[in-house]
Amino acid sequence: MESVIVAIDGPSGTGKSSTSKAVAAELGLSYLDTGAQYRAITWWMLTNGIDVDDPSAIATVCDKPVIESGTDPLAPTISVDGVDASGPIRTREVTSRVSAVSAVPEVRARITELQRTIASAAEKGIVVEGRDIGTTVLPAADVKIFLTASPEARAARRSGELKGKEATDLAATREALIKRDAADSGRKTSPLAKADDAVEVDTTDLTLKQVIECVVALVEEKRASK
Ligand SMILES: Nc1ncnc2c1ncn2[C@@H]1O[C@H](COP(=O)(O)OP(=O)(O)O)[C@@H](O)[C@H]1O
Ligand SMILES: Nc1ccn([C@@H]2O[C@H](COP(=O)(O)OP(=O)(O)O)[C@@H](O)[C@H]2O)c(=O)n1
Repeated sequence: MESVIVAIDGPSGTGKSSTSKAVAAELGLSYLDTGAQYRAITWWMLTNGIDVDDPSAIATVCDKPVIESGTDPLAPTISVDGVDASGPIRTREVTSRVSAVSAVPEVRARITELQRTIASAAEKGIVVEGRDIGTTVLPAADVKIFLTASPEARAARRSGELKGKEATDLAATREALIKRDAADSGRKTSPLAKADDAVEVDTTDLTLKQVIECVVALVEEKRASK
C-alpha cells in the first residue's frame, strides 16, 4: 500500500494528540507531535537561561539543542540533547512561554525542516499534528483535518488533565488557552490556520471515538481513491 500523509491541525484541547495517536495506531502509521518539539526547544531555552522575551537571543541559539522525536504512536518520545523531555515540557511554565518561542521565524524554520525530514522517512506514512502542518509544513498532505471545539469544552478537557499543584480553576484554564490561541493565530510566520483544503471537524459534541472514526474514514476513502 502506498504511504499516506495525514495533517491534523487545530487549537489546544480540540483532541489533536489523542485522535492522531489512535488513528496512526489503527492504520499502522507513524505519529509526530510537533507541539512537543516546540515545547522541547522552549524548555531548553528556559533551562539555559535564554530570555524568551528576546526573539534575537532565541534566534541566535536555536540551532543548538538536539531535538529527537520517536514516532511510534503507542510510545511516542521526545528528547533534548539525549535527555527524556516528556515530563518537563508539560509544565505550566513551558506552556505559558511556548507561543513566544514558536513565533520566532528562525525557530520555525529549524523545526519545520526537522518535521519534513521525519515525515519523509516514514515508510508507511505518518499522522502529523500541530498548528501549521496543512498550511506550511506538509502542504501536499493526502488528508488534512482541522479540529475545533468550543473554548468551554476545550478548557474542561484540559483542566481535567491537570493534577495537584498545577490544577487551576476552569476560568483560569480557559483564559490561558484563549491567550495562547490568540498568540498562535496572530503571529506573522505560519500562524495557526485552517488550510483551504482541510476538512473542519467540530468536536464539541463528539466523543473521542467518534472523532477517531471520522478521521479513519477520511483516510481510508483517500487511500481507496489513490
Ligand atoms: N471528543 C472528545 N471528547 C471529550 N474529551 C476529549 C475529546 N477529544 C479529546 N479529549 C480529551 O481532551 C484532552 C485534550 O486532548 P488532546 O488530544 O491532548 O488535545 P490537543 O492535542 O488538541 O491539545 C485529553 O484529556 C483527551 O482525552
Ligand atoms: N505546528 C505547531 C505546533 C505547535 N506550535 C506551538 O507549540 C505550542 C504547544 O503546542 P501543543 O500542541 O503541545 O499544545 P496543546 O494543544 O497540547 O496544548 C502551541 O501553543 C504553539 O505555540 C506551533 O507553533 N506549531
